[in-house]
Amino acid sequence: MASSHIILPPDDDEEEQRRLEEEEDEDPWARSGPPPAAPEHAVKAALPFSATCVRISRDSYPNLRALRNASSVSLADAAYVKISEGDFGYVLDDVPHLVDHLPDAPTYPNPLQDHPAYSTVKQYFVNEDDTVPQKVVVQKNSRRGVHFRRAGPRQKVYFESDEVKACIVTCGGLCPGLNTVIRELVCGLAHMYNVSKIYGIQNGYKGFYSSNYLTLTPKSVDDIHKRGGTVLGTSRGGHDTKKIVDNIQDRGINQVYIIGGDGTQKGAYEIFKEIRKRGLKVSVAGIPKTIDNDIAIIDKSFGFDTAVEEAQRAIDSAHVEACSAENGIGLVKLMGRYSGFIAMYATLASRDVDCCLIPESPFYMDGEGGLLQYVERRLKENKHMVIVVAEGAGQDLIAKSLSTSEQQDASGNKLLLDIGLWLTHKIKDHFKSKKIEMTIKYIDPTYMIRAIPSNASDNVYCTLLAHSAIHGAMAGYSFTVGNVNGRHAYIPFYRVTSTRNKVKITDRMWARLLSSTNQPSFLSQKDIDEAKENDRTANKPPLPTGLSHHVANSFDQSASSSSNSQI
Ligand SMILES: Nc1ncnc2c1ncn2[C@@H]1O[C@H](COP(=O)(O)OP(=O)(O)O)[C@@H](O)[C@H]1O
Ligand SMILES: O=P(O)(O)OC[C@H]1O[C@](O)(COP(=O)(O)O)[C@@H](O)[C@@H]1O
Ligand SMILES: [Mg+2]
Repeated sequence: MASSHIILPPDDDEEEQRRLEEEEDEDPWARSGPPPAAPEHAVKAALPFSATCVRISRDSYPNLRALRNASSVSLADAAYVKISEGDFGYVLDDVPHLVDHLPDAPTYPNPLQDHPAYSTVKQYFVNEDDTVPQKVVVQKNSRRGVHFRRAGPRQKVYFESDEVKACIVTCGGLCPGLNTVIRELVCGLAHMYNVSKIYGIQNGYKGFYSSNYLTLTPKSVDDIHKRGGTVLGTSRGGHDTKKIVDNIQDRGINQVYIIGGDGTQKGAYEIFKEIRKRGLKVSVAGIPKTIDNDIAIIDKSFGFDTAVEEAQRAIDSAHVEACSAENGIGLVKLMGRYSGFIAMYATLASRDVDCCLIPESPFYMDGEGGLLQYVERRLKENKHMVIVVAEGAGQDLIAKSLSTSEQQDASGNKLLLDIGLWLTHKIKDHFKSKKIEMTIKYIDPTYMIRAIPSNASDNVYCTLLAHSAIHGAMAGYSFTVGNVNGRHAYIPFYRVTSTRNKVKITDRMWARLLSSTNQPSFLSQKDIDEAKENDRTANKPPLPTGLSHHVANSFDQSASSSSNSQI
């Protein structure tokens, strides 16, 4: 029989609170203490198995602080973690549900069962117990490991069609496919669930409280997928949880669809927590958007394929320019603030690239084995070369040489210095000092790539993501939706926001790249050791305390294969 562990914070205890405050006076988390937890009966009702809730003992409560330090799960997060255990090391990392705080919420038959388009589908509704494994490569004796709830339509929904008031918001930078997701959310809600009250929030999070809501209909969004950008507008900054939820509450919104990257999903989590604190009947559905493919757990983000494809055009141009000059160098900068996936995949796809530089792999310019020596060698051998650099690469080198101070955008993201321009000057200066003739052409297609409409495969992906988000929200869940090992799943917010997906330079994919470009790795033994150590720790998923040894083990084991970098 499967069993479950729900992590509940301890009962209120003034003395305990005082002790914590004294211990960690500077820690706002310690001061605020745990949020109200779902009552046990509500949590049990939401679980697929017969569950036992575990209230964390007073003794283990202080350990949560250590846990938070060690694994980035806050005590507040631990209160929302829903872990169920099954046989053979099976662990379900479940998403929150309306009944967690509204145990008597009524259910209704899913209107899809009468929909003519779906009536011929043999098994249209997903089984309530279906889950998707995080780890698919297993050994004979492996534990079954961490699973996520499978996305898809349920037999029962928690909203009647005419009760639904949905809103959609897009936040952060642009990405191909945003309009497709908006379109399919509107059309899916209208056509699958007969929802007619759908609103667009303008210009990101701040639009919740500072602009009029737009009315969206299938007609008004009919052809928006053919355009780049987002018809709703987007922005950075402006996340004021209280004001946002005040507006959701005042306007009677009960389904919130939030499209955005890691920062946006963190915001979605804050909104969800405030909604739950206020006891509102509202589902929050996050749809991860990131052209950089830096969101953890999911296989790939929408728009990524389009970006890689469009990058080919810039690389082709760089190659033509380089080949047409004596000692010609074509240098292309691609997006990738912290993760070099676009650069890596664009390089692997092109085969014309001689050197690819990404944020995850440190490099150096001068001396034996440095970039300048490699460029010189390549020009001697080939008379031309193409370099692809991700925008976040080599930032330490520029900062050192320009001694600039770090600046941030409205969302708190680090503002990057232009590595492409800096490399161009460095390479030019080097050859000038050696009196060697050369030409370098620097191409920066970053915003052009970001602004185009999504390609065919991304369009289909966006459609499926939107549908999965709708089914989950109608079924009363709050989650980030994503593809995990090819199947759509509902992933807890804390999971996707606590780590970032990065290229693992110790994986075979990066080795493939090095062997295809023939570039040196530029890594010292120290860099390699550090990368291995980072792999061991960085992708370790947050580990809530109060878990049995058995569950904790499953988390640990899934950590070693949790990166989606090796596609
Ligand atoms: N830690 C956070 N908590 C709440 N909101 C956040 C957080 N980080 C970012 N946001 C909000 O999310 C939105 C988008 O974030 P940003 O980092 O610019 O883009 P992305 O979501 O693409 O990463 C912004 O409106 C920002 O205020
Ligand atoms: O100029 P902007 O709009 O701040 O965007 C630049 C950033 O946006 C991105 O394209 C995507 O970042 P987000 O996912 O945070 O929106 C980054 O690669 C890039 O650094
Ligand atoms: Mg981001």
